[in-house]
Amino acid sequence: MTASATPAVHPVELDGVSVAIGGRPILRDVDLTVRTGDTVTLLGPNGSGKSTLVRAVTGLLPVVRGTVRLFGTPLPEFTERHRLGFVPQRSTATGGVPATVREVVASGRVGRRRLLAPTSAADRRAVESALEVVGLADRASYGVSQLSGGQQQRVLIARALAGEPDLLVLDEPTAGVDLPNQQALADALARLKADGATILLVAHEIGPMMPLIDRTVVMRDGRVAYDGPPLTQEVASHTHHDHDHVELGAHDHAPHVASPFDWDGDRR
Ligand SMILES: Nc1ncnc2c1ncn2[C@@H]1O[C@H](COP(=O)(O)OP(=O)(O)OP(=O)(O)O)[C@@H](O)[C@H]1O
Repeated sequence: MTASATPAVHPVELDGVSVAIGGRPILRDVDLTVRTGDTVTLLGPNGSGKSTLVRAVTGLLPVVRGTVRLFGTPLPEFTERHRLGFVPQRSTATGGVPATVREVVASGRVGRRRLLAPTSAADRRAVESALEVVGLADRASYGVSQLSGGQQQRVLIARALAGEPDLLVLDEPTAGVDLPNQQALADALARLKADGATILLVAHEIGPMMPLIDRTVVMRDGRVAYDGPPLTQEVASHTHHDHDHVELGAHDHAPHVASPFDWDGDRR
């Protein structure tokens, strides 16, 4: 008898995960696996649970049922926080921060450094490289509040990149961001992906990031409604779900599936 193969360790595994906020069920029985090196985009209407899902993945929200594993370790026991980079929705992160661009980006190294250890050459290199990648090296000494919204978004991405994460989770990095900034973001993610990182991305506008996407997951009413090859949001808005197959069209054959997606309310 041959020895059985070691089971693959995935950066993200959700197994029957349910999350409630204020006693109200928000995520219901979500199964999701993100494999090493994959770039997965999470689409879905407003309020479908995308942010809740990534907050559960990053440990910001507790689960009421099921298991979240990062790199094979259940979240409560996961200690390798430096392997995880998180770019939250912009409005929650930089408003009124009286810090320079370089300081904010350098804060992304915290998980990599020993407590009270001085900044190392590796820290400085990672910060300068992250600033280069997002195209803000020439603004490193600016105050974050002096920058445009799209540039502030790039600062947050640089902060996550500076930590050299194996898994980068981004919550709507392109919301309200103009096309040149979206392209700069896509270029930064392409660099990270080329280095082998895994990326989980909540997005309304995929835009220039489309070529990077390996897989799309569509959320609806706190459940996974589609998990398969990349979709644009226009196609996703007409997608119906029957667990094992996807239909693109006006008719819903699955008895357990509700109405078609109401995507119009999703536009900003
Ligand atoms: N802190 C909170 N308190 C109460 N309800 C919340 C909270 N955060 C989220 N919710 C509710 O959970 C549901 C899912 O919200 P979530 O932000 O995860 O959706 P989303 O798909 O990310 O939406 P959007 O595209 O608008 O960001 C919504 O009904 C929302 O009102």
